[in-house]
Parts: sequence; structure tokens; C-alpha cells
Amino acid sequence: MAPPRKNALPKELPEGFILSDTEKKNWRLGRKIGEGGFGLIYLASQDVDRRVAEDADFVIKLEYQENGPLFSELKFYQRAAKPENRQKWLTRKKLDFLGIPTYWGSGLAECNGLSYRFMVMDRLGSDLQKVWKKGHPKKTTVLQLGQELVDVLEYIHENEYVHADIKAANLMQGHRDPKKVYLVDYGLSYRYCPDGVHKEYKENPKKGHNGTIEYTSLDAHKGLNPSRRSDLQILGFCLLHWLCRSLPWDGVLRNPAQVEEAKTRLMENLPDSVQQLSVSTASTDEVAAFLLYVKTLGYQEKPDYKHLKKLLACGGRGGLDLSAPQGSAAESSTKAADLHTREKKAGRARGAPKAKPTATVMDEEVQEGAKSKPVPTQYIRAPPLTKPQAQKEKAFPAPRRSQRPRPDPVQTYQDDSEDDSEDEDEDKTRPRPIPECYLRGPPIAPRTQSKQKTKSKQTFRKRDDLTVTSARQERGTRLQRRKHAVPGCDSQNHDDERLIHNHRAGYSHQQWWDRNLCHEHRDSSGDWDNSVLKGPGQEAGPTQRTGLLHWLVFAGVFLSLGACVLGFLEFDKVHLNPFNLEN
Ligand SMILES: Nc1ncnc2c1ncn2[C@@H]1O[C@H](COP(=O)(O)OP(=O)(O)OP(=O)(O)O)[C@@H](O)[C@H]1O
Repeated sequence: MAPPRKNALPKELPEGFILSDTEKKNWRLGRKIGEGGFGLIYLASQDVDRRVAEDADFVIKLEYQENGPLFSELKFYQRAAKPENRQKWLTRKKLDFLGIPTYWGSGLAECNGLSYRFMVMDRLGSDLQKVWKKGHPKKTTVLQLGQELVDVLEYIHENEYVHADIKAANLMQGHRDPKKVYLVDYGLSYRYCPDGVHKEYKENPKKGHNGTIEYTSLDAHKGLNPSRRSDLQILGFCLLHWLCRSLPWDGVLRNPAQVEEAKTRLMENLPDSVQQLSVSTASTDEVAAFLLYVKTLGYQEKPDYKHLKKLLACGGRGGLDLSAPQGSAAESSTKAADLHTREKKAGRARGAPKAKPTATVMDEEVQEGAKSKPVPTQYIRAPPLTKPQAQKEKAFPAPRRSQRPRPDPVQTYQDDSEDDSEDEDEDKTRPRPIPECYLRGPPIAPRTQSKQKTKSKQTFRKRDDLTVTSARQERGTRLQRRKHAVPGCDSQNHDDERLIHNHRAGYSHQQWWDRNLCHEHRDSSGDWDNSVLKGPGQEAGPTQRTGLLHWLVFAGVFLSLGACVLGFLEFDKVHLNPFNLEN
């Protein structure tokens, strides 16, 4: 076997490569369609004699053999998601759909001296994080999805696993049927009850705060191994986020302890704490009831899944309606954010926030008609974004990547080590600090830049380098943030609208910047006006010195003129009126 590599992402295999799985079925590789942190995703087909079609129904996930994540995911599929088990479950539970992708096989392969592991699974469509960037889900969609996810969780829990990282990015639409949604990414799933023996309740501060910080459970914050109630609590936080578009702890995400504190407060003060996040367009009563039930669960207690589904009942039937963008819940997002601000101002150790009367649940039609306000930019977390990504980002902010320990990508995993990875999982990794770049920071501070050259083809990125003072600084900062604006998104801000309008009209950002702001800050030579760009402590630039000189010349001319006029008047008295006669 090839030795572990530092770079966990494997070298690509050529299109048309044939892989043979453990059941001796052959699979042909098609085009690469995705890339994760550790592996590659290819289209695949069982018809090895023909090119893999673009509408192929299978994908192959490929990683180096010694990598951990695919090994763990495979274990989950092999143990818990065998097609025959799923079918039995569907019949027993009288369900017509279970949102777990089908596993079709797996194996090992060699190419150019490198060893690979692969898994064949259903091809899926877009993930919901991407879908919701285009428009927010309706309340009925959120609740219906919640019910379907309760079904999925019940199934995986019954098979001794918890997922522990439920979020929109891990929910994918079906390839053929976009109304079906599947929970994916079992590379981090945890076997909480191996052979029917539940893990002990053991807090471990060293493992605290694992998971995706927005949603991770209070158990995970305390460093407990995840259990069934953790999954359900994560789901509850997700539902709340999807309904309200923000969470009360959005402002403190850089500090996991404060997130934990805010979640604790929310859970302690249920149902009011959640109900008060309701707005007329998106009541959160169902989620409040859901979380209230989760709160009553013991660490090892089996949840009443049927009851949980009832709590999320919303009358929605058939496939999920993920198509229509939904305006609306922005108000509630503001509420959540406001709540956070209020709590911050009032001190952290306070008791329950005062309950407000529960908002009325409005008709779906009314909700549909409701206008969406964009989430204030300060509440949008911003990991480093590529430009197209950034433009979409504003519509539905992306949660950070999971902080849960991943199986060591370069630890060797072997198929025969059946029993196996979970216990060893426990100490595989320590919680990693959240990368700064993924955390919402304080308002963008001015950076010093003494002088900027103007060039006709200056890129828009240059705005990042501007240092603007006082009121203009504020404007500059605002515009800097607007760089992430979504064209096509409603905007109340005039600058935003100009930016968006110009974007639609085909202007580049730089052109817009040149036309609308930059020219105000240039001197006649086209150089940046340092009086505007000057940051604290910076020397006055040449432009400022020139301005002072102008003033001096102007004053000199003015004084000379005055002296001339006075002189003329004196002359007038003496020479034009020599006898000093009165009129
Ligand atoms: N079954 C699938 N069908 C179609 N595309 C998929 C499928 N699974 C994954 N993808 C695509 O491939 C990309 C990489 O997926 P993968 O599961 O390897 O990584 P990831 O979940 O994005 O990251 P991580 O390394 O954290 O697991 C995904 O973002 C998705 O766009």
C-alpha cells in the first residue's frame, strides 16, 4: 500500500477508468463533478463499454485508501443503509420515501502506484444551501422538511448512528426528483450505541464545541459524545434558522462559549425565547414546541419520533416545494439579531427575556406575498468568498464548516478493522480552533494606504485598500461590504441599488466605483486625494500641500486688491475734489 500522503486530496483518475467493486461489479468513471475536502466525485455508470452519459444516475466518491473520512462513511452505509434494510423500514413504517442516498458498492483500486478507495452512490442534485441562496423556504416547506428529517434520524438512530452535522449544506435534492431531499455526508457520523450499548454520559471539555457552531448541540458544546437528543436539537436550531434566517447567537459566533451560553438561555426560556422570534410571516411556535420536547429528553433516552413529527405538522403534502423563492422572514431575522444585541447590552447572565404575544400564523398566500428585507450585512457572516459566490451569499448566509473532528485523513484505515473506528474516534482529534477567516469580525477597520495610483483598468479589489476618513469612511466601509451584494436582491439602500443596477446594466464594479465615488476623491492629475484617503497618523500628501499654496496665493491677491481700492479712494479725495466742496 502506498504510504500516507500529506495532501489528502487524491490525484485524479482518468475519465473512462474502470473500477471493480468488492462484489466484482465494474464501474466506469465519467466526468469529475465535485470535490470535497478529501475526495473527488465522478459521474459513473455500470455500462463500461460506453462513455458515461451526462445524465448518469450514479456517482463515485474517490479518496486515497489511507484516508479516514470515506472509510467512516462507508462503514455507515454498509452497516446502516443497506438497500434491503431500508426497504424493510419503509414497509414497516408505511413510508414512501426515506432521504438517505442508496449505497451501490465500494472497493479499492490502484493507478500509477497509488491506492484509492471508492464508493458508488446515488447521484444527487443541488444542496439546499445553494437552493436557498436563490430564495428563502416557505414555512410549510421548512416544517415538512423537518418531518422528513425526523424520519431519516429515526432510521439512522435505530441503526446505532447519529449524524451530528445536520445543516442545509448537507441536504441534497434528488437528481431526477428535486422535490426529494437527502441527508448526506456520513463521514462524520457517530456510532452512539455500538451493539446496542449506549455511550456513557461523560463531559469532556477538551472535546467541547464540536460541530458546526451555529447548530451544534449543547451536549457537543460540553464535550459529550453526540446522542439522539443532540441530533434533534441540531435539527431544531436548523429549523429555527431556516424560518427566521438568523439565530440569536449570530453575533457571537467567534466565541463558542458565548454561543453555548446563548443556546442555554434559549433552551432554558422555552417556549417564549423561541416564540418571540416569530413574526407575522413566520411564527416559530412549532419549533418552540419541538425544542421544548427535545429539552425533556435524557442523554440516553429514545425520542418519540411520532410525537416530534406531529409537533411539526403543517398540512403540507407531497414533495417539498423548494422552487419558489419566499420573501418575508427577514423581519424575524432582525428580531433574532436585535434580541442578541439587547441581551448583550443587558448583560449575559440575565433571565428570560420578556415574552411577547405570539404572532399570528398567516396564510401561506400572505406569506408568499410578503416582501423580503435583506438581512443587515452586519449579521451576515462572511467567510472569504469568490465574487460569484459572494454575490449569492447575501440571500442565505452559509454556515461554517463543521468543527467536528474528522477522521484523520492520513491515518491508515483498513477494511478488515471492522470493530473499529468509533471508539478510536473518540480521541482521534481535538477540537480545532475556528479559523479566523470563517468568523464574523468587528466592523472592517480602515487599512492604511499612503497612495494609490489610478489606472484605467484598476480592479475593483482596490476598494479594499482604500482608507477613508469620517463620514466618507463609513460610506466607504458600507460599500466595501456591499461588494458581497446579490444582484437582483431587494435593497433599501440607494448605494446598493446603484451598485446592483449598474451591475445588471453591465458595468463592472470598478467602472461603477470609478463613476460614483472615486472621481470625488481624485485631484486634477488623477491622483488619489490624500485628504480623503488619509488615515490616522498619515502625513499630508502632495495634493494637500498644493491646496495650501493655492490658498496663500488667493489671500495675497485679495489683500493686494483691497490695498489698491483704498489707495484709489484716497487719490479720489485729493485729486478729484481739490477744494473739498460739499455737494
Ligand atoms: N451524491 C452526489 N451526487 C452529486 N454530487 C455530489 C454528490 N455527493 C457530493 N457531490 C458534490 O461533490 C462535492 C464534494 O462532495 P464531498 O462529499 O466529497 O465533499 P463535501 O461534503 O463538500 O466536503 P467534505 O470534504 O467536508 O465532506 C459536493 O459539494 C457536491 O457538490
